Amino acid sequence: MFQQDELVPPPPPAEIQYTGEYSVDPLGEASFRKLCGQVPRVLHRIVAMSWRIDRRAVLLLLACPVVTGAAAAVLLAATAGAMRPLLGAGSVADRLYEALPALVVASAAAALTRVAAAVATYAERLITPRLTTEADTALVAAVCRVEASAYAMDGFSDRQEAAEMGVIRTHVMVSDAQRFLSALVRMVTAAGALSVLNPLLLPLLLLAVLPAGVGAVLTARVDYEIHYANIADRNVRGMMRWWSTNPKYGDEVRANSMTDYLLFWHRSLSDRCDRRNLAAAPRTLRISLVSSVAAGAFLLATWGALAWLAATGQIGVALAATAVVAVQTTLAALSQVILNGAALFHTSLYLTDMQAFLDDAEAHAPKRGNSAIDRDTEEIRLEEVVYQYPGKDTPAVNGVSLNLRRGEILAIVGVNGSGKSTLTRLITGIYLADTDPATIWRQTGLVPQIFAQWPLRVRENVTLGQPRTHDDAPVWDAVDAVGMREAVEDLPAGLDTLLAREIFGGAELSGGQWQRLACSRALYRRPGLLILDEPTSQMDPRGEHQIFEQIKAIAADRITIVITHRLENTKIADHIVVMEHGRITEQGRYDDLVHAGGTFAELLALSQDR
Ligand SMILES: Nc1ncnc2c1ncn2[C@@H]1O[C@H](COP(=O)(O)OP(=O)(O)OP(=O)(O)O)[C@@H](O)[C@H]1O
Repeated sequence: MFQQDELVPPPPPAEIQYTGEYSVDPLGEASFRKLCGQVPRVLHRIVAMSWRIDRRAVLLLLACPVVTGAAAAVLLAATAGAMRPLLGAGSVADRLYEALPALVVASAAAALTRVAAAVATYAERLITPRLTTEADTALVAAVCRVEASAYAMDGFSDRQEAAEMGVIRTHVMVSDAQRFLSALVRMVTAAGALSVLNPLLLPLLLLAVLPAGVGAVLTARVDYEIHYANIADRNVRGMMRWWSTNPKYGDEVRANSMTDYLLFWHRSLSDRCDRRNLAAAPRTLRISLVSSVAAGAFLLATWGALAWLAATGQIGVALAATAVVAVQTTLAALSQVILNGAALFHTSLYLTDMQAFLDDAEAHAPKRGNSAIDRDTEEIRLEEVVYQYPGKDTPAVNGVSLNLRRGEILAIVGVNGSGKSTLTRLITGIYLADTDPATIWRQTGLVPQIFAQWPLRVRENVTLGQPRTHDDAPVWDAVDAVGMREAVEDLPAGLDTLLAREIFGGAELSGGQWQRLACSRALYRRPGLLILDEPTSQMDPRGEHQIFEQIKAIAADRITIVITHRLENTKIADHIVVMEHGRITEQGRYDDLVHAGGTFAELLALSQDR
């Protein structure tokens, strides 16, 4: 893949050795018996999940196996009834005539089995799409609702990736459960009939399918083990795939000749996953071979026993013929029980991951108390605030005290990594507060340093989070406030234009225009607390001037915080704080700080030294 003149291949992607709290392989801890015991629990969970979606379809689904079982019993009894005359004495026509009623009943039972199977498939189709949607929505909601700090938790995204597999598995789990139940009922019926014919045949038959069952469960274990080992690589590959193929980054990828390396990266991760899969192939082959040989030997013994019983006259020819049908039916049903049981077991592993993730996400949803913040907050006071990110040795914010008053503009400046953004996150209550965060967020407007470019229409890009009215006038006010009217009017459908170049009919904005839109979103909210983190970093001087004029014009009604590296912009602030290593090291008004000879003066001098 690399050009020939590049002799040294690039280093491969880092191997992620995940050793966190959640790195325990659930299979390593569960015994074979314990795992088999999970099947009833999984069935119960599937029924409960489906019940919430469509009770009638569930009842239909549960009724079908009963019908199938009854039909199988009738079929066997009718077969036995037909065998006696068919294998008896007399002309062929007489024997057929005598067997006719039993043959009609057998045909009707067979037809009923088919109808039950068709109805079961119909019921399953009523449930599955909605079940998948429910599971998918629950997962997305869980991730969106956790405390933002949960994203920094050990292995959060890997466990999310594992949970995604549970969602994918919902596509097949209802049909697996339905097939399992129906095969189980058929098996019990046929096995009952077989025991009546001769008690010796059933244990032999059970022995014949048991190896296949053990083989199927062991294979499912191997599959899950590989899935588990591949999670981290698949997760990284998925992220890299998104970044590599996203048209937004297409220019950067091409102009910096990243394509080859990104493809190499993608290929290396895929190869790594493939190697694990390939290494498992001989194991699954061994499992299949051993279980097939054992199953074949036991099956041979079953047929041998049947032949011996017939040869020694212990059962009649008619009974022996019925026993052949019963053995075939039981065998087919048993194999289905085993195969679908293994599939359910397989599903249970992924569902357990999904449930564990959902439970964990629920535990990390904001539960901070019910006190609400009044609208039009007059003052926010911070006293010796400290915040340390998980896994970090030093606090990002370290002993900060501040008074923010309504009507005032606070500017925060400082070098990269000094804790400015973290401080604003604390203030918006994203990370800390004893208050219901929704009541805080309702009053805040935030323009983050890295903002989302939503693939929505212009209108929703402005109103997202707060669609107040069907009236476009306030939307245009917000658009005007950031100087975007002309640009929006030039778009093919004005406010209705979809801002996603990738989608047919979509349009694209420039970086600065996107940033103006992010500002208009915050202004549209008319928040009591307005936080702008480098809000004009991509704007031309005219846009920047307009935004800061706007901030000044609306400052009287709110608490405003601006983070900026362009120190000239801090002239609009009533108070400026300079942060270093998480602490406030200087503060005052612009003119004071310019002459104070500290970090502010130094940074300002550097910005003017060209
Ligand atoms: N989500 C996070 N998880 C862990 N550490 C973080 C996270 N966000 C920031 N940090 C760390 O916290 C410290 C302060 O970061 P912060 O983003 O608050 O700095 P900043 O002053 O806003 O920097 P910049 O000027 O580059 O925007 C840095 O050391 C950074 O590595």
